[in-house]
Amino acid sequence: MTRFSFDLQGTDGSARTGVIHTPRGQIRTPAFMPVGTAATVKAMLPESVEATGADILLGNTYHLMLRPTAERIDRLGGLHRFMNWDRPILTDSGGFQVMSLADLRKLTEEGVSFRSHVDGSKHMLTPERSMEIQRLLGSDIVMCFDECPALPADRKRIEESMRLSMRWAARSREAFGDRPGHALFGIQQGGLEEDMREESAEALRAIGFDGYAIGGLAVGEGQEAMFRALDFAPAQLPEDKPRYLMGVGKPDDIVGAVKRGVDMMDCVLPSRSGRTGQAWTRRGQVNIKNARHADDPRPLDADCTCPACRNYSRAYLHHVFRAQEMISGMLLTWHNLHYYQDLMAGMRAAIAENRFAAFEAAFHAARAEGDI
Ligand SMILES: CC1(C)O[C@H]2[C@@H](O1)[C@@]1(COC(C)(C)O1)O[C@@H]2CNc1nc2cc3nc(N)[nH]c(=O)c3cc2[nH]1
Ligand SMILES: [Zn+2]
Repeated sequence: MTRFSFDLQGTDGSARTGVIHTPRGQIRTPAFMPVGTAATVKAMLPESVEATGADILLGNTYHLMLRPTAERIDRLGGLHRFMNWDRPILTDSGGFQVMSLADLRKLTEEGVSFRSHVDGSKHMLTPERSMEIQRLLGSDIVMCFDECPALPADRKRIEESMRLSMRWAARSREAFGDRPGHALFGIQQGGLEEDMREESAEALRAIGFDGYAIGGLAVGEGQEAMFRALDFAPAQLPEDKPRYLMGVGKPDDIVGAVKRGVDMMDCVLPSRSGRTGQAWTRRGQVNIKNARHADDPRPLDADCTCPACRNYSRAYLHHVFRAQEMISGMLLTWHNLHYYQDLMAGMRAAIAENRFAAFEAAFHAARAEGDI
């Protein structure tokens, strides 16, 4: 049985490339994880997600515990069987989603009680319950149960929240137990404060995890503040384990994060924006609903090999978006996820060949401002 391991294969400045080995397959890093919140990457078949080059996708404890419940998914053979994805799955632990989506939340040392945003039913999440749910789902990479404070927040709030999350990290580790082939990732907190993130990193290192996430960011602080935190946070975490930046981001966020030593990321942006007519291309953003595309016979991105760019014109994509046809979300989501994976593959190769700086310069030079 392949156990979980990280093979760091190359570095270029702070940027790194490698492979995470899991029993369900390898994850090439830097890696981007499409978000499959409710056991589906919206508007995509699993085989389409695989075709984009994704090695791993993300699921959510919060959504799946409410509907259809983790117990039902377990009875049906686990999340991989349920959603027909046999490669690695990472599941977020629920705390962040409770704070951003649920109603009537009550936070105590024990955990968080809340009412479902689906049907108003009452629920409680604790480190122990989150570990049980993620075990029932069968996810390959389990996230600690943590609390992510909304920014801006004062230092006292950040400090109290981070220390609660570190106590919950210890409880998560204890409840996770010894599960060969499954990984548990700790989540660093501490807002934008270097000293608090150092304290958090030390606390997590003392407990010991298979990987370390940088939490508490991409919560509205903006790219400049996020990059300032990423100028120190990745290096505070163990060098021989994967570093996962949660919830990021736009293509230029991702390039900047990889440059600063991040190995894994996830974001709803490419799939969510695909459904709203927003395409991300090598030359910048295309808002397909814009009338300028109505007669344009050219593809979204002439350099892209995805089905949308190979077989359809901007005029067609404009038409089906305006007509609110389902194929619009399908094609734009596929394109966006393909573009994101293409960007990751380009960075992996650039790091391996020690030319990341040139890759980054070309990335920015190719991008026109505004809508193209
Ligand atoms: C709620 C939803 C769908 O998730 C997206 C998106 O909205 C939104 C809402 O506001 C913007 C910033 C624009 O992006 O924030 C999400 C992307 N940022 C993010 N995801 C995270 C997930 C996390 N999970 C855990 N367990 N712990 C964390 O600290 C954590 C931090 C995170 N930061
Ligand atoms: Zn394309």
